[in-house]
Amino acid sequence: MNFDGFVLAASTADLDEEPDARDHADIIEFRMDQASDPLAALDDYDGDLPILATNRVEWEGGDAPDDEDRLVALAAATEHPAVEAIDVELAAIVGARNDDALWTIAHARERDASVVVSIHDFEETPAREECGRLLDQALEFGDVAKLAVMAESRADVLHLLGVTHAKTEAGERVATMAMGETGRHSRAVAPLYGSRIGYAPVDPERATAPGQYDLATLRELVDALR
Ligand SMILES: O=C1C[C@@](O)(C(=O)O)C[C@@H](O)[C@@H]1O
Repeated sequence: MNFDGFVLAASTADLDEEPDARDHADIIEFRMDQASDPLAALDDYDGDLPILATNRVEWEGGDAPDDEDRLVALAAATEHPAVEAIDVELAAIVGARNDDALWTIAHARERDASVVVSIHDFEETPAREECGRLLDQALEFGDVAKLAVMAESRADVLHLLGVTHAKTEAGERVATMAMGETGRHSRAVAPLYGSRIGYAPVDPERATAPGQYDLATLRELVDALR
């Protein structure tokens, strides 16, 4: 998966849901951190959609404890042919376990899996310059830099879209979204400004972030605005 164009990711912890996502999504975001035996589920996977594997750590909104096993499991996921991309948090790459995170990225690249380097701010939208700086830092390590922020105002969304547009014009691959109700429309609009990935839950009852649309709705909105 090269993320040359917009990719709609259907998020789930249950790969058996793939048939429900097939009509609308381009890829499955497999939330390994929310699955009971994620590597066994990958072994059994026989769906059509490729997989973006995410094993989100606790301090970045996920369920996975911050131990070495988390990144080892993520690296092991790239050994499955359906796994075409992984998500690694920028904070892990520059944090205490940076060796493990860099090793995981190297392992993914050896298997031709793309790397999404992600940043989440569940509290606020950082200033525009800071959003740009974070994306630049993530681009040093990933094929796509992803920034999900909490929007408190329409102005927050505007500056996130502005950064998205500027990075895209500069030839960079970024994915951006504003979380929460105020920022919800960004999920439909950011692709127009170059955002390469959108996320929606396969099961609308199990959103993986605040403000997500259901999968069919996000597909319809993105296609209608294209
Ligand atoms: O990082 C992201 C983006 C996301 O947080 C969102 O806001 O849609 C949803 C997560 O499942 C995914 O891993």
